[in-house]
Amino acid sequence: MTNLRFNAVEVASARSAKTVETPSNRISDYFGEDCFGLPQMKAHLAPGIYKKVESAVKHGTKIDEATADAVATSVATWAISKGATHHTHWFQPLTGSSAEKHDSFFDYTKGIETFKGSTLVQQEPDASSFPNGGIRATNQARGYTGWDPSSPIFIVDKTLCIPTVFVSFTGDTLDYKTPLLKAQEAINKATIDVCQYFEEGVTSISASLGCEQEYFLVDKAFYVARPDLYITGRTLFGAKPPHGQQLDDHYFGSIAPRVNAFMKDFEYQSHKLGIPITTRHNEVAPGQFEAAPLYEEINTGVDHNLLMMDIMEKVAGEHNFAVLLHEKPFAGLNGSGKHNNWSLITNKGRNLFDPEGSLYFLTFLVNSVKAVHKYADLLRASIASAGNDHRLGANEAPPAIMSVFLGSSLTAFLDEVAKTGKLVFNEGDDQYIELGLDKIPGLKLDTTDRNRTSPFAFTGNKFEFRAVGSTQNTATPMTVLNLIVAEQLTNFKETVDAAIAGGKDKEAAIRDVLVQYIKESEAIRFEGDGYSQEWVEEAASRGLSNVKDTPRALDFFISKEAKEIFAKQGVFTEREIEARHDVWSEIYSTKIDIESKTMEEIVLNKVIPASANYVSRLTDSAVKLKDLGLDASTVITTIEEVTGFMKTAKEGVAAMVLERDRVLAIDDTNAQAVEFCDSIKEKYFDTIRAAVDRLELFVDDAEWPLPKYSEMLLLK
Ligand SMILES: NC(=O)CC[C@H](N)C(=O)O
Repeated sequence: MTNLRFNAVEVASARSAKTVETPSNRISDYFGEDCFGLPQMKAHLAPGIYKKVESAVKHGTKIDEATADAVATSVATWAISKGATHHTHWFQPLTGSSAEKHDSFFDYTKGIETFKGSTLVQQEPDASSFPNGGIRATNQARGYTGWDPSSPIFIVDKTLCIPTVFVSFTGDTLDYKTPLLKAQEAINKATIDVCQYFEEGVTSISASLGCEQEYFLVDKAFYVARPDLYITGRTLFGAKPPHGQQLDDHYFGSIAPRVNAFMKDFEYQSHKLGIPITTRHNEVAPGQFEAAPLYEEINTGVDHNLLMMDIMEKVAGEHNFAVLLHEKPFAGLNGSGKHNNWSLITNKGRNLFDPEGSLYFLTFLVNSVKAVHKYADLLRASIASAGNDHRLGANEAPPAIMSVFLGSSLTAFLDEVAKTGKLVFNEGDDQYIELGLDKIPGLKLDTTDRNRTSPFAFTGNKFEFRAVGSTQNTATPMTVLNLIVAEQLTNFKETVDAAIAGGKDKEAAIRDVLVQYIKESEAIRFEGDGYSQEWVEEAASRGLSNVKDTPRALDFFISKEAKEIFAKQGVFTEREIEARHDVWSEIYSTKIDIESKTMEEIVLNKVIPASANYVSRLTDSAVKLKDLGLDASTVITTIEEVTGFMKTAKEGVAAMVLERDRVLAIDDTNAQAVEFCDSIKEKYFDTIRAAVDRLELFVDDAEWPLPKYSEMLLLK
């Protein structure tokens, strides 16, 4: 086993960057060539057919059979001409990844390639084999996937992929996309209604999303030598490296050639699919990186993020890397987030969070802040996962307490409104930082600073939901965010309309309601250090929740209040959200169970044998020293220390295994998740790890079986 580690060091340090060729240096030459969205349909379809698809996308009208057949023929002709041999519905079950089942275009009864409209529109995967929270029993297997024409069709590896929703025979949603589409409808309607106060002609809204994706890369040779990495996605053990991120020397540093080649390659594959990645850089921790796209319409943005993660994993393999999308692959180092940049844009092109047109802008800003205040717990639930529990609250990731950061100017303004009860605008001049250097013009100040400890930060013309975890399908946080803002805007409209009906002037009515909201939601606004103990205490005194673990956070999904707004806005039925709560609790338990079993295996099969070998050599040496009449005390103390750590690790594992058997026998899904959290993870993981990490420092380096942090992170 020891060899595996040293082979890995040898293999990894000898590798060089792979050459990556793109057909052109201009991305515009191949951007989107493997996708078939609305612009491509416009070019390929008869105008009448295209109009019907466009209307389905924009207004949700039904696509008739003849239209579906025409689209199917056109998309199949395009795909086959590009070498595609198979087609699949591409959907997002509650597993967290995408799902696909490839069927060939070839119809052997006819001897030709065919693709029917009915196959484009609908297919029937087995619903009982996907997580469904008890909605479908094995004997009630029927589930349907249905084409989502609003997200572009694409080709990956000679397979035509059709983005679809996934529902059960009874019509219950079984995927991540359907609730997002429903929340989108809710936010569209609520936003359009409110826009009417300010301008005419707003007939549709696009919620937009740009996901910054953080990730780690490790050489494949190290990855296969670490069962914890390939089984759980994170290191369950690993002593702190002497050089971690203390020198801040990785962030924005020059990108290593092998990594750069990987980035070029996966960006090329993504660009062909129309995924607008624009930014790449080294992140804070050694071995950590980021890719960020330009914003897109939210449903496409979510699909593209999911697809991008899949591409990253595939392309990494070709470069002899493993990409780690886990929120905290390495303890003590920066974790990985998926910062969701979210905004609302009207059909007339106005970004509703652009601070122009003061009252218009302020209406959407204040309503968003109010929504986060009122439904903070639901937002917290939307980002809950076993992986994110490790990340939240450290290393530039936000804490588990939800709050909103607005920046000093807006904060001063809202504070003043709250204090005086009056909403008056003083248009300020642009602000500049005067550098006092003749050759460099003054730097223009943004309207907001950045606060990396904030879970929900206003960044000048959008909000950045920073608490989302890097592995997550971001449809859930985006569903919740759009839903709560929709609900808030609906209430706002009702209140303002009532005041107008009561004889109040429209603008005065809007101002009055906003003043009231600004006062009511003061508690959620926080500009300071989200990690400080003072904030924990202050947040508690402000009545904000601080729920640190997933099983308890998930409970917010099934609160009375949550169920009411899910139902009111048509996003989840009570049965659907109960089912999801079960699925997510079970996923949590399963993850902790797998981690605990992996720990057990590594301790028993690797750590104890390696340590015992070392002890045996030490013992020989002590005997020899004594035989020669020399001082053996240093060796003997080492033996005592090593065997002491071995004992802690071994006994910890034995106790954990017993406890695990008890927890595994618990019937109630949520009670079991709580027990996995408290009685397995919290009670044993850290103690066992601490002992093993000490052994890593003590045991002869030549015998230690697991690649060390420094090797995995610092070798390029
Ligand atoms: N530079 C950054 O933005 C760090 C963010 C941090 N990695 C997170 O987990 O969110």
